[in-house]
Amino acid sequence: MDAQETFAEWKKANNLPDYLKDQLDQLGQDPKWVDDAFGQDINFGTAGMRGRLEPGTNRINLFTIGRVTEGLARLIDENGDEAKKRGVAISFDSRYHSREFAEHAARILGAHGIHVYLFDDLRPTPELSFAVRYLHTFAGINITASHNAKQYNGYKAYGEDGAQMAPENADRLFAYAQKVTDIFSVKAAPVTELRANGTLQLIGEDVDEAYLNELKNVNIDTEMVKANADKLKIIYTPLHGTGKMLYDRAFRQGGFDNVIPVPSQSIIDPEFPTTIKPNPEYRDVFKPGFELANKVNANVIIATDPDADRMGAAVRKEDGDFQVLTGNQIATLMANYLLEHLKESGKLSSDYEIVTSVVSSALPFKIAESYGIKTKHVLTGFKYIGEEVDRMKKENDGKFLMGFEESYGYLFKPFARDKDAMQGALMFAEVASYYASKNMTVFDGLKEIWKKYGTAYEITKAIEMPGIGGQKKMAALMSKLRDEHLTEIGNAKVLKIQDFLKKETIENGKTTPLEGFPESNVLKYFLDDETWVALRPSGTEPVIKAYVGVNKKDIATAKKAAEDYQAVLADLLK
Ligand SMILES: O=P([O-])(O)O[C@H]1O[C@H](COP(=O)(O)O)[C@@H](O)[C@H](O)[C@H]1O
Ligand SMILES: [Mg+2]
Repeated sequence: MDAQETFAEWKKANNLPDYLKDQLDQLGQDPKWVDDAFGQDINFGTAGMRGRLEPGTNRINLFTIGRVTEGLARLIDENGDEAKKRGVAISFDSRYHSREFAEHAARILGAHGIHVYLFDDLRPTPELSFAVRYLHTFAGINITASHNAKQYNGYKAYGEDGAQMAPENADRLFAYAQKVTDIFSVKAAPVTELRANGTLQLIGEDVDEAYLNELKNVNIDTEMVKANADKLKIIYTPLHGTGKMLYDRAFRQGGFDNVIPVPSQSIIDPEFPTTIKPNPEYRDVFKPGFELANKVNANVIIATDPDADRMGAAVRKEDGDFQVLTGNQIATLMANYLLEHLKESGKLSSDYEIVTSVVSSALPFKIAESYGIKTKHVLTGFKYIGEEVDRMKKENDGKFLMGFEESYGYLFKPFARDKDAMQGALMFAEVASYYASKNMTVFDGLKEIWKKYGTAYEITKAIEMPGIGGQKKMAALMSKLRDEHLTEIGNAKVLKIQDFLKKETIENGKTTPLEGFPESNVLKYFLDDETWVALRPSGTEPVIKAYVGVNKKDIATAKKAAEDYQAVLADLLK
């Protein structure tokens, strides 16, 4: 069926809610929109499905949520009664329709006789990851579009280990979903029936307590935190989302009594009215935080995104201004602190490992190597860090130090197997305590690290290429670059290229196999001035991402070099 035919089917469907019918009438006036919304089925990318809240097979709505949940239900059916009994844990965030989609998913699974644990209210993504492990469910679902703008929603699917579903099962789920021919008649059992027969069980405070109990183990030097409590004031913002549910108890039990929430951003609100996008990556989301910090004289602001898996921070510099840190810088500070502490307390062992994605900063690994611990690169997607935790558990009983991604994701204690902004917030607060105890700002701490290891500076740029046309453009650009084997980027020579799709390394004109990674459309270049650059189409947004990491003698030189390289990449991607 082509886009127009599918569109016509949707127009005819008699169980569309009014809001979808209205959108269909309005948006359907534009043939380009029809092509894009109905030209294909929405994809399962880096973190499940994500798209605009609109009608269409290439969008997020009751029917695409229904179809993919039917796919999951069939995958569970295939695994037999035991899997059905173990069931699925479901949570949701603060977005429009999130609760409705979560209940719809519960009803579809329920119609298959699959046990469902549904959170009674919104919860952080990492708590869902924890819940899957804690309740030994077969799978998990979280309805969220993370930090995307308010027009979006999405679907994160989890495997029994609590990590986002690995490609093998995700592909099976997706294939089953494709077999659903009539997406308007996927069977959903009534909630009352599922409650009466015990198939649908509500969860909440019980899981919160267990998760909070685990969060107690994240901080490593609680004595130091307590001793310096009066030296530190922290501003916290949940950006209108799920962090609100637990932050207060989490900080308090960690010994951080001086945490002040940003009132305007502590209102659970799908409009995310104080932000353009509720993404802790952007300076604008910190504005209300800056005001409050100046009023109460606080030096650190911590922000979590609406599903509380990303954590960002802004720290006051000596001149009084705030610096918004990147995810890479936050991870650098954390890795440095953890390693220093382990060494000082005589607990450092070469069995420790730190894991990150191939597009994240090289600096935490440089630090890790100087302490003699192991490092491991994986592809983008926290599920791959989750897989490494499992491997470590088998190999050396879990000497997992930390996992991180440039995209503001961190994990220390693997009771959750996705990036955990609650853990991140607690660890960052401890790092801030540590520098406060030395009468330093956090930014001073970063400068000290740069002095020792070189000033690493990274910029990620996301270049928008929307719609099916955008997908084609990205594919063509990547394949052109792949064939070109660039020998120079800017004024630097390319020493080595890693092609994660062809699984090849090209060095000195020689091609050798690149092992240890699944296939992925990523190109990474290593240059002769310690710079690395990488290009890949995002798996969560209609953008191509250009990553640059440099290491220079000071921040001004580093910033300029990174910006220059970004300009070169922007030209390559025209
Ligand atoms: O968006 P989030 O915070 O849910 O995070 C998701 O997407 C990020 C960006 O992926 P991509 O570069 O493919 O867009 C990934 O790093 C992360 O592992 C994944 O959970
Ligand atoms: Mg998120």
